[in-house]
Amino acid sequence: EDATEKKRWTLSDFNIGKPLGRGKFGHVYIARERRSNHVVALKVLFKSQLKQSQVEHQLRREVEIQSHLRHPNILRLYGYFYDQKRVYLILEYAAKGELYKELQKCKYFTERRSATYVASLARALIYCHGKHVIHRDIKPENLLVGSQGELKIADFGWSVHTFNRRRTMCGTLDYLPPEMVESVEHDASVDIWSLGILCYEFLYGIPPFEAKEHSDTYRRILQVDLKFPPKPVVSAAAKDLISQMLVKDTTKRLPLHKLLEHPWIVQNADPSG
Ligand SMILES: COc1ccc(C(=O)Nc2ccccc2)cc1NC(=O)CCSc1ncnc(N)c1Br
Repeated sequence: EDATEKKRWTLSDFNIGKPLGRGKFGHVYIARERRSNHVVALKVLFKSQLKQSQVEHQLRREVEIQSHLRHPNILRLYGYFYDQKRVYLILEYAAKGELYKELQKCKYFTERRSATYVASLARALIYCHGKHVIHRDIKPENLLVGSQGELKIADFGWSVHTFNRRRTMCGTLDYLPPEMVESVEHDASVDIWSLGILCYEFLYGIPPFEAKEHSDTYRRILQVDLKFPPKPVVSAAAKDLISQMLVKDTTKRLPLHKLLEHPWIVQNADPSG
C-alpha cells in the first residue's frame, strides 16, 4: 500500500483551503498535504454529532469498506484521523465538483453524456457488488465529477444522511425502490433500480416518480407508474433500457452486465467513461 495507508495523520500535515460542497456533507475543505503537495478534500465530522446520531460504528465500517475500494468511478477515502472533538476523513478531491449542479445548470444531459455516465456507474456497481458492497446511494447529490469529466460515486456517508433524512424527512425519496418503500430487505438489485431512476433523471431532468406529496411518490413507486414526457425527445432505445431497470420484481430487473451490452449503451456511451 502507498505510504498514506500506514501514516498517522494530523491536521498539521495539511494546508486547509476553501470550504467545498454546500455544508450538507458536514464541513468539507479543499486541503493540500504539505509533504506530497497532494490536493485532497478534508471532511470534518464532529464526534458529538456522530455520538448523538449513533453512527460511530457505521463510520468505522464505512471507512473499512471504502479503504479497500479502488475504482476510477468511486471517490477514494485515503485515510482518517481524529483529535479531541473531531474525526477527519481524507478524501480524493473531485476537481469538477458536484454533478447535480451541472444537471441543474443544463436541465438535462444529452443521450451520449447520459449513457457514458450510466455505463461508468454500472461498472463501478459491478465492482462493488463483486466485493459484496451494495446500496451505494447513487443519486445526483452523491455524484462528483473528476478532472477528466469522469463520474465519482461519493456516497456521503449514506447512514448519516439517510438517518437525518428519515428523522427530518427532508431530501428525496424519489430513489427508493418498491422493496425499500415496503421496507423489506434489499439486495444488489436495489442499485439497478436506482441507476434506472438516475438514467431517467439525466435524460429528463426530473426523477420519474416525482410528486408533490410523499404519499403520491410512494404510490407511484409501488405502482411503477413510469411515464415518458414528449419533451425532451428521447430515443426508444433509452426508454427500453429504463423500462427494463424500473421493474418491481427485483429478479426481473436487467442485470448490470446485461446493461453494458444494451444497444443504447453500446451506441452512445464513450468507452473511456
Ligand atoms: C468517499 O467519500 C466519502 C466517504 C465517506 C463519507 C462519510 O461522511 N461517511 C460517513 C460519515 C459519518 C458516518 C458514517 C459514514 C463521505 C464521503 N465523501 C464526501 O463527503 C464528499 C465530500 S464533498 C467533495 N469531496 C471531494 N471533492 C469535491 N469536489 C467535493 Br464537493
